[in-house]
Amino acid sequence: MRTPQQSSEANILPLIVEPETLQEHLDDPQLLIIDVPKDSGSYTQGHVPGAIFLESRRLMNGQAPLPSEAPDVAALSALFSELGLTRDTHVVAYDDEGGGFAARLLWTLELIGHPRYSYLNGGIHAWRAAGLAVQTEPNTPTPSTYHAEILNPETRITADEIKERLGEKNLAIWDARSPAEYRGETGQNKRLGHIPGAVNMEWTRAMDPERNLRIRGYAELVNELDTLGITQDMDVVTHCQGHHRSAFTWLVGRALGFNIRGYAGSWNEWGNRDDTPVET
Ligand SMILES: O=S(=O)([O-])[S-]
Repeated sequence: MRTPQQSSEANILPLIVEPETLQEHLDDPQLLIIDVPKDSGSYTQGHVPGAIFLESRRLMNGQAPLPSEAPDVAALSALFSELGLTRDTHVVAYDDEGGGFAARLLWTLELIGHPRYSYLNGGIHAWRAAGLAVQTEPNTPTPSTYHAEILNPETRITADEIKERLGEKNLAIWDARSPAEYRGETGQNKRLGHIPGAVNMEWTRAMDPERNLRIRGYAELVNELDTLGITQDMDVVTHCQGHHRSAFTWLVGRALGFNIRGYAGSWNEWGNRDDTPVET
């Protein structure tokens, strides 16, 4: 089992940071707070002071046959240079929808081995609910030169690697889509259903609606995953339709100390190939 990432000397903040803690660090020059909202209007209506805006689609390749795969390293280098990252930057990501888009940014940073990042637990909902001030004027990033490389390839897994490992006792597949998608009752791909052996726990079940969409209590989550057959000694793969909801379940898995990888091709790829096994 991996140890959940904790605050260390190198990390200004823990992996999952609460609004009040972030508020105390807003003046830290190494922090770069990035708002990746579902609704871009949410940034202009009010963001965490100092936060810059990132359009979530820039975290996806966008091209067939793997539209939800990460952009290539040239595009990621250009993106993170534009946003002003350096290797010393501690990125704090958040969104307005419970964590999918913010987590997609953090998954991408993990893939390229960026050393320091955090998720603002509950995003702008939790920030506002804590009574903290928001800023409405946009912030402009100061560009930098950032060279992205895939330093942590084990952050993701391909369809072919999953196919090869299907049936292994040590492999758990966490499908973060809705139960209807999992059962193949809805969807737009050539084939509907799920990867054989995958278990379904929709991403929203890892959020606490009573606590402004913060991540649910860790002990409770570990128990729930355990009842589904996902335990901390397994290799866990998570996916959804386009690795947005499952970026969040990847982050939750990381916070819980799971050895977890994101299948970025997700159902966009699996459901459109002819050689991938499907169950309903
Ligand atoms: O959340 S999603 O990538 O499945 S559309």
